[in-house]
Amino acid sequence: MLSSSARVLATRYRGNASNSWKRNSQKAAVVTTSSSPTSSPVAATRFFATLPTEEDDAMDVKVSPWEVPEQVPDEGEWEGCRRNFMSPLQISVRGSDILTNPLYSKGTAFKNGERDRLRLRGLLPHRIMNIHKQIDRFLITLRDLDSNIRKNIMLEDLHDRNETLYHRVLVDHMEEMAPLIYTPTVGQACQEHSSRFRRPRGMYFSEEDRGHMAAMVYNWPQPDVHVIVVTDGSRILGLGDLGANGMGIPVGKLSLYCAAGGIAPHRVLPVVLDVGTDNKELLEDEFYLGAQKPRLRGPEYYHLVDEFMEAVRYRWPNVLVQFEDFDSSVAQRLLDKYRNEHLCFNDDIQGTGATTLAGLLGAIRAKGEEVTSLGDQRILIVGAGSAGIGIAQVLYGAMLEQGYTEQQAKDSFFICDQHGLIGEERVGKLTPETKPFARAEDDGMSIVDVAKKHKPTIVLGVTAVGGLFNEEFVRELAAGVERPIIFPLSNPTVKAECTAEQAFEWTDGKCIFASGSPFDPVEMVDGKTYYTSQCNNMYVFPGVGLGATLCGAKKVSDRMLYIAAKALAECVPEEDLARGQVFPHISKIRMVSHKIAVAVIEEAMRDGLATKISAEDAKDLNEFVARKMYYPEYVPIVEKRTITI
Ligand SMILES: NC(=O)C1=CN([C@@H]2O[C@H](COP(=O)(O)OP(=O)(O)OC[C@H]3O[C@@H](n4cnc5c(N)ncnc54)[C@H](OP(=O)(O)O)[C@@H]3O)[C@@H](O)[C@H]2O)C=CC1
Ligand SMILES: CC(=O)C(=O)O
Ligand SMILES: [Mg+2]
Repeated sequence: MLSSSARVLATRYRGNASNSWKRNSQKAAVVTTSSSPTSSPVAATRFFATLPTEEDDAMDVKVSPWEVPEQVPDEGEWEGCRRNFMSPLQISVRGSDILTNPLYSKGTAFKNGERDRLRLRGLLPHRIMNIHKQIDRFLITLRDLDSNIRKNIMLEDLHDRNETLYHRVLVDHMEEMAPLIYTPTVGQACQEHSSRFRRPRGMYFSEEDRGHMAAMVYNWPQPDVHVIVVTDGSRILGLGDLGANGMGIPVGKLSLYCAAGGIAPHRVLPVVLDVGTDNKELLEDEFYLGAQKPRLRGPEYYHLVDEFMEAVRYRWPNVLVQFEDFDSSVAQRLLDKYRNEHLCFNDDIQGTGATTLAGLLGAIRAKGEEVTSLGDQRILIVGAGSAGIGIAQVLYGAMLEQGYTEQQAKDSFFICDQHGLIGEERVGKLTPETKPFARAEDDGMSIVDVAKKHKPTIVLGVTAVGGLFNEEFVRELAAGVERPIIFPLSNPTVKAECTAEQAFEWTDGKCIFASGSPFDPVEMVDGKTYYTSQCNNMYVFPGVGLGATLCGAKKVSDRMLYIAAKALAECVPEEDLARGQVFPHISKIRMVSHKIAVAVIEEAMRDGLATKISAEDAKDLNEFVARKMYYPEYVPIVEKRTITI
């Protein structure tokens, strides 16, 4: 039980919330694949005849978008800048087909010139609202709702109606919206997916589709997909096997790809491999929408994944595939199978590892120690699944980079699973990835005894067991070291190994705390406020995906993830570290993704893995990446015409 000495601040800490990380070009939003109609002088005349009228411009565009040249700011001045030129979006559909297409619709923001041009006159109410007014109105209704799941539903309804407005709400209000479209609320949204189903989003591939997948991918309406997030629903957050209900995870991750990573919404595809479920409740649920049969296993399962991978690469040869929330019984094997031949990575293994490394570098700095002292830390990882072993591998690699020997690096780790500390006695039963971390002694030792005997400086929770870090354990940690670093990383919030209040209370406010799902800062009886951070792979995957796709990387290398972690760690200002915050404020996530993407491209170029960076682009990668990042903003829409002269 919690004493009353700790209570959550009523108002969430906002930090230096700046919403002004703007993209500098709208080019990525152009859905057409046709060549520019301005390519001949005659065509150009006709094309410009369809440009917005003065009346359009007068509505809310302060400077005519057509006259101002692109202005590229100096490095360091990206924030707040924005290019005034907006390429028009050329589309073939007209009238109500525009209003019902979420990629094109602006709702009430269509101006009069556009309403005429696109045959929308009479289909919309009289009053024209610009995007800012639309956001204000949306937020009033959203904030009036009494539960996060209702807010999630309202946001997803908007997602289905108007992608630009949806993503702009996310970009401008990331701190408020991320917990609604992502962890923790997305966990509940997945659990209730079948009963609340309204309209499909993404693609499903099942056993019945074997032999058809290469054709099926052509059912997806967008010609140029850059990023796929795929799950088989076998381990959704810490909620276990949710089968096809897991679709909310790829959808939520891809919303972050767009809003936080600057990938345009028409370039992302969420996928569920619906291979059945072993969740008894779902097998008996009359409304469950997935395949109601036990999970496909063994060679048949791997053949199905193989066919899927071949199919998506056949249609989109350069697509990045992010594996998400696959059970650890298959996750590493799939990664090993595809990592060198497809552009892909496993977010739970590699993304989480990189994110945690960044958070630990920050925490070590916050303690006033050298960041290069990673191998001198005593790191207790509780949970030896995808996330736990993924983190250990990335930290181990970072220690070698810092100059520690393999043995010194291995000696830093204490890894526990359900049976306690993993020791050499059970080496025969361990996976090849876990084996190197087995301790020579103390096999099966409880986490409390590990804390007593080995006095870890760092504790990471990746067990999906809510409350596992109990008072006895946390007090033992605090007794062992001056300032323990405690990261309960399991999601959603109910699965966190301890809460922020518990961690601060049981360590007398001395710990550095970061969690997988967000926690509010805590005010203790002494009146002091203790700050929290969110350690979630959302800080890494959008930037890695952006960088890898922009440079046409042949693969995602381990070093790219290491570089991404370092870039992320560098984004934390000293004043945040001083109050124990070891990740950048969430409102800065676009800036973080930009920086990671640049670092990933540089690494890809160094390693000969980049296939798409021209000499011109390479001159200024900051500018190149910023220019390519999607920013959700209404652009003028024009008819796509076939002109024969
Ligand atoms: N913050 C973030 O960015 C991320 C967080 N996560 C979270 O991490 C959690 C785990 O994910 P993942 O690694 O894929 O899951 P897995 O199921 O692969 O691994 C869970 C591990 O926890 C161990 N475990 C279970 N109960 C206990 C216990 N009582 N004491 C010690 N160890 C225990 C299991 O042991 P055994 O093998 O013996 O069963 C297993 O090794 C999830 O909640 C997920 O949401 C995941 C990715 C990213
Ligand atoms: C964050 C994440 O990827 C997970 O909890 O699985
Ligand atoms: Mg995950």
